This record gives sequence, C-alpha cells and structure tokens, in this order.
Amino acid sequence: MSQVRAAIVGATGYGGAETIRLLLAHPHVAITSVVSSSNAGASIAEGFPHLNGILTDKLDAVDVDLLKEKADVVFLATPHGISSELSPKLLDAGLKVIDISGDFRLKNGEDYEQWYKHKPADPAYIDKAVYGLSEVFGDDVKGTDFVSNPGCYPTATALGLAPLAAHRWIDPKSIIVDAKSGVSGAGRGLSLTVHYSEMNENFLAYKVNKHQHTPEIEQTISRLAGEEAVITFTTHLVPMTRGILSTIYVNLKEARSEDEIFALFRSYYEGRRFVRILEKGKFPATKQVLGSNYCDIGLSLDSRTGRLTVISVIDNVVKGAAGQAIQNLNLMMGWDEGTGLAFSPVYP
Ligand SMILES: NC(=O)C1=CN([C@@H]2O[C@H](COP(=O)(O)OP(=O)(O)OC[C@H]3O[C@@H](n4cnc5c(N)ncnc54)[C@H](OP(=O)(O)O)[C@@H]3O)[C@@H](O)[C@H]2O)C=CC1
Ligand SMILES: CC(=O)N[C@@H](CCC(=O)OP(=O)(O)O)C(=O)O
Repeated sequence: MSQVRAAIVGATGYGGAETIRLLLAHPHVAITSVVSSSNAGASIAEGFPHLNGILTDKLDAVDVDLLKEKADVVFLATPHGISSELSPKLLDAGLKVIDISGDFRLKNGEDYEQWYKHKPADPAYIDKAVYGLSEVFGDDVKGTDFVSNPGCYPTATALGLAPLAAHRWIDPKSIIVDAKSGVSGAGRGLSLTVHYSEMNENFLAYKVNKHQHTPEIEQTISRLAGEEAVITFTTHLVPMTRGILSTIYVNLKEARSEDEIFALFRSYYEGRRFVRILEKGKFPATKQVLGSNYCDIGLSLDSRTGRLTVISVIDNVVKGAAGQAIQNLNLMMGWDEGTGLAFSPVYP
C-alpha cells in the first residue's frame, strides 16, 4: 500500500505535537509537512527536543498551494477561528481535512458565534463537515473528505451518555456533568492560570455555565435522543498534565436495573476496542488511559435516588484530540480503526 502523505498545521502546539507522535507510528502514513504560522524555516525539533533524531524537518509556512503539492490529508490543530477560513481552501484544493479545532463542530453558526466568540464558517462547509465521534458516528466518517474532530470534554462525556441517549433511556434535560481536565487541555501557550505556581496544589472550576463545549454535548445528545438535550456542565482544572475525568449524573425515564444498564453499554460498544466498560463496582482513573486512545467508563445506579452516575476518562490529547483524529483518518480511508493506535496506556 502506498503511504498517505500527511501535513500538520499547528505542529508546534500540543495537539499538533501529539498528532506527529502518533503518525510516526502509523504504518500507512508519512508526515510530509509540518506547518507553523510563526516559525517557518526552523526545525520542528528545535521547539520539541523529544523529536531530536526522529523528525527534524523544517517547518513550512501556511501555504495552500504548498500543502496541495506535499500532502493528501491535512490535520488542523490550530486555535479557533483559523480552520473556518483555511479548511474550505484546502478542501477546494482537493485535500482531505481533519479539523481538531472547534470551528466546524456546531451545525448552528449562531451557536458557534455565541460560545466561541468568532465569526462562523461558511454554512456550506459546516454542512459538509462530518462530526467524528468515532464510536458513535463512525459510519458517517467512512469515505468522507472532511472531519470535524470532537472536543476533548465532549468526547469523554458523549461516550458516557451515547448508549443511553440512543436508546432513549434517559431524560435529556436532566443531565449534569462535572468534568476535570489536566492543564495540557489549555494548549502550549502561556497564561497566568496554567503558571506552575498558580496551578500546583490548586484545583478550580472555570468557565462555569459558559464553556464552549456545552452546545457540542447538547447537539450530540439531542441528535441521539431525538429530543432537545439541555445540560449543566462545569469544568475544572486539575494540577496534572494529561487526562479528563467526566462525572455525569442523569435521570432514567423508566426504572432499569444496573445489570440492564451494563448490558446496554456492553452491547452498544461491542467490537469498539477503544471504549472499555469496567466491571460493576469499578471506576476509572485518568492514569489507566494515559497516552492512549482508550475511553474507560464506570457506571453506578443509585437505588436511593434512582439516578445513574457515569464516570468516563480519556487522555485529552490522544482520544480527546490526536488519537481520535487518526482513528477518523482510518475510518475515512477504510482502514481498521485501530491502525497505528494499538498501543497500551503508559503505566505507571
Ligand atoms: N490540547 C488539547 O487537549 C486539545 C486541543 N484541541 C483543540 O486543538 C487546537 C489546538 O490546540 P492546542 O494544540 O492545545 O493549542 P496550542 O496553543 O498548543 O497550539 C496551537 C498552535 O496553532 C498554531 N497557530 C496559531 N495561530 C495560527 C494561525 N494563524 N495559522 C496556523 N497556525 C496557527 C500555533 O503555532 P505557530 O505559531 O507555530 O503557527 C500553535 O502552536 C485548538 O483548537 C484546541 O481547542 C482539541 C482537543 C483537545
Ligand atoms: C483545560 C482547558 O483549558 N481545556 C480547554 C479545552 C480546549 C479544547 O480542547 O477544546 P476546544 O477545541 O473546543 O477549544 C478549555 O476548557 O477550553
């Protein structure tokens, strides 16, 4: 099989660097361009010494004609508001695009403007973008040229709710999500919040009732449940580098046993190797998925309140970004979805 040529725009950020790390181990992909808007001409290894002797290519400038010449598929790991302009040009040039940013996730441009505070993309391209929550909408991804990769919190949260929503077992207006992330979720750029002495031995809630992932989770759950979902969603920063733990509370529409709920999750994710449903009474820790594409889910039905608690963990830069992006490339290309991703989590 000839190699697919991949370019990474935003290669000097955390999402881009992780895409590089994972693609270097992919048997059917060759990295042919790493792109920077601010540092073209420098070696990628200059800013990322872990790549010394592995990938030392010079960074290319952002240039659609050059990308057309050098690549078949472009991963965009850029801040919001860049892909909305760049993706249409790349698609028009005949390239495949996997957008790791949030620019094409929301189907309603007004929602995007309200939550992301950027101008929405051209509606024709928003329509074209396939939302790539791989285990849930993977069939839509097959054969497409344009994937909008889900956000990190929405990946952990929606995977924890999808079987219940798709089978209409839950009240989609009763969902409360309490989610925590490591600081790499905020990217490589510096800010006071992620400063070591501010974050070390600290734990805080942020963007309360204002997080841009709220409408994305609602969009997915509404689509699956066939009725409008409204969620309460609170995000927290934890002093660790990687990992998301999403604790989800939800009311069932009708009484169900815990065994029925476990059976539903196991059958929904049957054959999907990256979602692991834990045994009854076990709950996941972020460390058990560190550096991997797994999403581990624990469940508990509280017989006292009748409420279900779902706990879902991912590595934000792998399953929450680069790993799922590559899983989506595999689906786009008709390869096994686990190609290049079949490694164990890092432990300890
Ligand atoms: N970190 C995470 O866990 C996750 C991130 N994401 C999303 O992925 C995207 C990237 O995030 P992350 O890697 O964390 O962010 P970073 O801040 O670490 O990296 C973003 C990179 O984008 C590049 N960039 C900035 N401006 C432009 C521009 N005008 N044109 C092209 N490239 C530009 C910068 O590199 P340079 O100056 O060299 O061009 C920078 O290194 C974001 O949209 C984020 O929301 C999604 C899921 C998880
Ligand atoms: C810890 C942290 O700051 N996380 C980021 C997640 C950003 C991300 O990955 O999501 P988007 O692609 O939608 O920006 C946040 O909460 O905004």
